[in-house]
Amino acid sequence: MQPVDHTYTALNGRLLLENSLLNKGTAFTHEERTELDLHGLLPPRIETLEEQCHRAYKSFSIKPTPILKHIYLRALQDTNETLFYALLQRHLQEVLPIIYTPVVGQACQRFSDLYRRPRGLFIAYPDREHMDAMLANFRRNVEVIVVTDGERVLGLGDQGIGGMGICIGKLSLYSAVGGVTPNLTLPITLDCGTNNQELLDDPNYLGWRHNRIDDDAYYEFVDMFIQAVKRRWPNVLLQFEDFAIHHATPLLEKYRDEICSFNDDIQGTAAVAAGTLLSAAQSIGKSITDMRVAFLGAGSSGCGIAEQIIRLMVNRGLSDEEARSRFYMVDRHGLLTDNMTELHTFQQKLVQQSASLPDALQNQSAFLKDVVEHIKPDVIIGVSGQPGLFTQEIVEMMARNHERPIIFALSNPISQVEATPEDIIHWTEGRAVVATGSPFAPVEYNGRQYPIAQCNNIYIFPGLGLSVMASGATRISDGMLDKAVETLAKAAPSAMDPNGALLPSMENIQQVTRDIALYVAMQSGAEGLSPELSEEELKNRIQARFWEPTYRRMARTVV
Ligand SMILES: NC(=O)C1=CN([C@@H]2O[C@H](COP(=O)(O)OP(=O)(O)OC[C@H]3O[C@@H](n4cnc5c(N)ncnc54)[C@H](OP(=O)(O)O)[C@@H]3O)[C@@H](O)[C@H]2O)C=CC1
Ligand SMILES: CC(=O)C(=O)O
Ligand SMILES: [Mg+2]
Repeated sequence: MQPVDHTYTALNGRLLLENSLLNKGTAFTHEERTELDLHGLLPPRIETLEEQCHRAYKSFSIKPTPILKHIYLRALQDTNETLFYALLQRHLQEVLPIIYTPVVGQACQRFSDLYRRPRGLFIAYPDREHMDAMLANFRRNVEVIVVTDGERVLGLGDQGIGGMGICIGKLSLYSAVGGVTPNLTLPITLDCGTNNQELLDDPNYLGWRHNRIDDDAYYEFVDMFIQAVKRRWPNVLLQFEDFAIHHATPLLEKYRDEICSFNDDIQGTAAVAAGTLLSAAQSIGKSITDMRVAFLGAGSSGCGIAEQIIRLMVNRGLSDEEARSRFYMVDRHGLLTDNMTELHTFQQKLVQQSASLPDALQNQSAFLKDVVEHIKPDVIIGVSGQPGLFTQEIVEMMARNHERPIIFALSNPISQVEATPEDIIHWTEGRAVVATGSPFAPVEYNGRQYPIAQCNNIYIFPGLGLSVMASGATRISDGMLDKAVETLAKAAPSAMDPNGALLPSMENIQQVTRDIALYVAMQSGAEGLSPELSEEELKNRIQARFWEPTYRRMARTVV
C-alpha cells in the first residue's frame, strides 16, 4: 500500500529537477535524493522551504530594477513553482506589482527579448489545422485557462504574442490568491499577427510576423480554438483577457452561454469597480441610486462597469431607464449620445438622449470637462488607457461640485493612469475618495496619510476560479457577478468605519477570495448552474480545493 500523502513520480535525476511543478531543489531530502537518483546533482546541504524562501527573497531584493526582479521571479517560477508561490504568499504586497501591473506591462513589451523557457501554449493562425494536436501537447488536466490575442494589453495597445505575459501573471494570481493548483492552469496566446509596426520590424520578435487577421478569418480561428477546448476540457473555466474593443464584447456574448467563461476586463473589472463604488458610497454616506456617474473611456471596461452599476441601481429600486439616465460615457469623440451613428452595439445602450441634455451639451461634442461642469457627476471613472486626462481643471471642478468627489483612475499600468493619486489628493485638498487600477503608495497631505485603494480585477477573478472549481458551475451568470460585488463591498473596512479603506488590504485578499468563492458558488447553486449544496459543504469543498505551496514527500512510482 502506497502512503497517500506522498507525491509519486516516474521522473528521476535531471528530468525531475527540470520539472518546475515537481522540483524541490535543495529541499529534496537524503532519502528522496537516493530514491530519485539526485545525489551529486544538488549541493549537499538540505534546506527547508522556509530557508529556501529566505535565500530567494534575498536574491530578489538585491535585483536593482523592477524588471530584473520580474525576470528573477519568472525564472524561479520556471524552476520551482512551490518555492515561487511560497515566496509570493510571504511577500504578496511587495511582489504583486512585480509579477502583475505595473511591471508585467514592461515584460509584455519586451516579451521576445526576455523569452527563455516555454510556458503555456502559443496557438498561431498558420498552425490552425493542428488545433487539437496543439492542445493535446499540453498536460491532460486543465481547469482554468486565461487566453489573450494580445491586441489590447493593459493600456499599452497591441503587444502581439507579448500578451502571454499577462496570461501568465493572471494565472499566478489564481494560484497565489485563489488557491488554484498551478498544474491545472494554462496560459494561451492566440497569435493572430500584430499591427504593431515596431514588433513587425523587430528582428527578435518571436510571433507570427504578419498583420492581424480580422473579420471572418478571426472569428473562424477563435471558434476553432473554442471548439477544440470544449472537446479536450469540457469543464474548464476560460477567461478572456485583454482583447481589443471590437472583439471583446462580441466574443463574450458569443461564448458565455456555450462554455464556462467570462471576460475579465469587462466583467471582472465591472465587479471590482462596482464593489469599490458601493464601498465609497458607504464612506461618504450617500446611496449609489442618488449618484450620477461619468466615464472617461467607453470601451470594454467602461461599458462593462456601467452595466454592472446599473444592475446594482436596479436591484436597489431604480427602473432600468432611470438608472441609465445617470450615466455619461465620454469616449474619444466625446459624450455618447443618440445622435452618434458609429457606435458599438454595447455602447448604444449607454447613450444619453441629446434632447434631455442641458443646452451646453447639446450641439457640440461634449468632453469630460463639459460633463463635469454641466452635469456635476458624483463620480468620474477613468478607463481610457490614456494618461493625464483627469486634468487639474477637471479634478478641481469635481471638488467644487462635491464635498467628497469620487475619482477612480483605473487605467493600467502606472504610465497610463488618468491622474496620479498624489495630484488628485492635492487638487481636492484631501477630500476626494480615490482608487486606481495599479498600486500606488499612500499619499501624504497636510500631515495625514491617504491610503489608495487598488481597484483591480485581482479582487474578483481568483474568487470566480475557486468558486467554479469548488462548485462545478457550468456558467458565470450576472447573478454570480452581483454576489461577488456585494461580498467584496461587505469585506471592505469602510463597511465598518466610514474612514476605513475602500478595499480589503492585500494581506486579507485570500480570505476575501474564499468568501467571494463561497457566495458566488451559493448563487450558482441557487440558479441551477451547479449542484445546490449547503454553505457548510461548499466551505469544505473550498478548503479542500485550496492549494497551498508546501512540499510533500516524493517517491518513485511503483510500476
Ligand atoms: N483596474 C482594472 O482592474 C482594469 C483596468 N483596465 C484598464 O482600462 C483601460 C481601458 O481598457 P479597456 O476598456 O479594455 O480598453 P478599450 O480599448 O476597450 O477602451 C478604451 C476606450 O477609451 C477610449 N479612448 C481612447 N482615448 C480616449 C480619449 N482621449 N478620451 C476619451 N476616451 C478615449 C477608446 O476609444 P478608441 O477605441 O477610439 O481609442 C476606447 O473606447 C486600460 O488601460 C486597462 O489597463 C482594464 C481592465 C481592468
Ligand atoms: C487589470 C487588467 O486586467 C487590465 O488592466 O487589463
Ligand atoms: Mg486585462
